[in-house]
Amino acid sequence: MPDDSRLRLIRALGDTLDGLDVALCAFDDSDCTIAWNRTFFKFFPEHDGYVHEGEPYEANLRRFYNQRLDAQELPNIERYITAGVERHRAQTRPYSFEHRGLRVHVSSLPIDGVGRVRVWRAEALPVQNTHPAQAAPAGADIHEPGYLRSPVIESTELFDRIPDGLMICAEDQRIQWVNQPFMQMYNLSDRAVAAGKAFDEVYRHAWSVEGQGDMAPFYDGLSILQEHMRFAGAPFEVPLPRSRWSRVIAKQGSDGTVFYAHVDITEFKRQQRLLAQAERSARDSEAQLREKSILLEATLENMDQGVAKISATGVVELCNRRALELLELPAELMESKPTLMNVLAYLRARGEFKGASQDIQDMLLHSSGGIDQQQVYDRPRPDGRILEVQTVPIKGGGALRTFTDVTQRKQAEQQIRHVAEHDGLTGLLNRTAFLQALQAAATDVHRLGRGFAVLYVDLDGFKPVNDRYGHAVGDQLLVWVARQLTQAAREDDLVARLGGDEFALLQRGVSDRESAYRLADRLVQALGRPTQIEAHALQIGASVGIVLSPSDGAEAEELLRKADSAMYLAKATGRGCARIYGT
Ligand SMILES: Nc1nc2c(ncn2[C@@H]2O[C@H](COP(=O)(O)OP(=O)(O)OP(=O)(O)O)[C@@H](O)[C@H]2O)c(=O)[nH]1
Repeated sequence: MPDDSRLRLIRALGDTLDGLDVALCAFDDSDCTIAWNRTFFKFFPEHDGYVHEGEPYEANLRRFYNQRLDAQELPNIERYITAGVERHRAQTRPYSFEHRGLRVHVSSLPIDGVGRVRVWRAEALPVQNTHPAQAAPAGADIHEPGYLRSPVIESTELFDRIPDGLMICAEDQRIQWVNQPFMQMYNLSDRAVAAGKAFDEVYRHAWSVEGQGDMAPFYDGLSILQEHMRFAGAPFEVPLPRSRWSRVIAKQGSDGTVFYAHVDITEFKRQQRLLAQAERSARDSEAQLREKSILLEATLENMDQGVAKISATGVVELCNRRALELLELPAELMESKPTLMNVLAYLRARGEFKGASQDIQDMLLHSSGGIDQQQVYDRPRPDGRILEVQTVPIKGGGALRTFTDVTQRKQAEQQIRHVAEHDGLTGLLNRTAFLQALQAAATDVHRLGRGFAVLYVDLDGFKPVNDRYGHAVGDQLLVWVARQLTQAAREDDLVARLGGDEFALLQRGVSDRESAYRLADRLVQALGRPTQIEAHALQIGASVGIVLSPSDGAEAEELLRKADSAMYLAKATGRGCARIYGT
């Protein structure tokens, strides 16, 4: 037994064929009856009331022959039945026979999943008699001669109700009849307009009524239509006005009649177009993506910055050529997609972080790559270069790390800072830098619990050197003074040239005046010693003013001013000596 959906299909086919006065009886693979239509009983009234589901074909034939054979022939019935069953199973070609005064044409079609469907129709009559208008009126007696003279349609109502267009053509391809949906599809106001015409004429008519603007689809459609109607046959698809489309499917009738179904596939075509567009744009964006990724890869490989991508699980997924160079990482290690922990362990074992601050070392020790905000730090490398390491979190986890060689930039910054903070002639701190250092020391006094002294040094008798030997000699003498001061000071003391022939010294860790005075006295002695510059024997002197912090103040400017005034007192009391502020 075929499945339910196939059975339903066969029954629907039977109903449709009823509309065409075609009888149907279907049998399963074991030749048992499974479906039949009303027309079947019109042709074979002997079965009416007897045929039933599951009835073997043999029983059907027996009834048929019982009705047909005369007394003389009846003894041969078993032979006829056996031959009939054989025929039924193997039948490939239609044949005709007379039955109850009619000439009937029978075809037997094997159908997959069903079995075999037999269809009978009365022999075709000349074309002019097949127009539905000439069909016999409904309810006419089937035994009346001429009733089945219309093989086409008894009632058009059924075909007007189906959603697809239907066009019935005679053997010469002239249209005999069209249904209502066909008329709508091809803009026909009257069925009679199509009768006797070829399909291409109807197609031209449809475009002449509605087609506007771009007529290219019409010419395309016309050539498709003509090609298929003349040579290739259906199915084919033609464009209609207002961007509609029709798919034409043909079904050959046994008498040369051809049934054409015209299915509106506008929506299907629209979907197809959208799909093609989507595919095209997907292809385009795929190509764009591919291009972008090639570009990105080339950029990554050729950029001056090292780049590494760390996944959410801490794996170094990407590491460009420059990163390998800057960190001197072996390519094989990075190709193995190691974790960041592994890479850091490798670098640590190689002594990479020895010069880095404790903060950086601690951070690297605990880094698995996961961060929630941007991080930047400078990492000194064992070879003296400095890398700026910047890490930015990636949406969805993981991080992107860049390595920039900032050695030159740092050196330039260092130079600028040095120039800004030092005296160009002697290389000592300048006044601004000294005041800053002084302020920092004053602020630290309480924290460290240690005071300091400031010694203000002004040369005695420097001007005459300039006047007598010139500025160049004076300059060299100033450099000599700077050296004397630096030698007299301790390593963590600061020496500065405040301007002209004025110098200052910050003496750290001093709480008593005597210590400061001793240093001042040493300076006076050192600077009072004769020296030789460019074969000139020179001798100058120095006057020194001393202040102590915190006892004399905690502000840099104030301390310097007080030291300056102490120095003036020293000058006033005969030069070549030191005076402590307030004494
Ligand atoms: N060669 C040289 N001379 C400088 C420089 N800056 C300032 N001077 C000179 O240093 C001298 C400072 O003047 P004074 O302080 O009167 O010189 P002094 O002879 O030591 O006088 P007293 O301080 O009163 O003992 C001036 O002649 C300035 O022109 C410098 O960079 N190079």
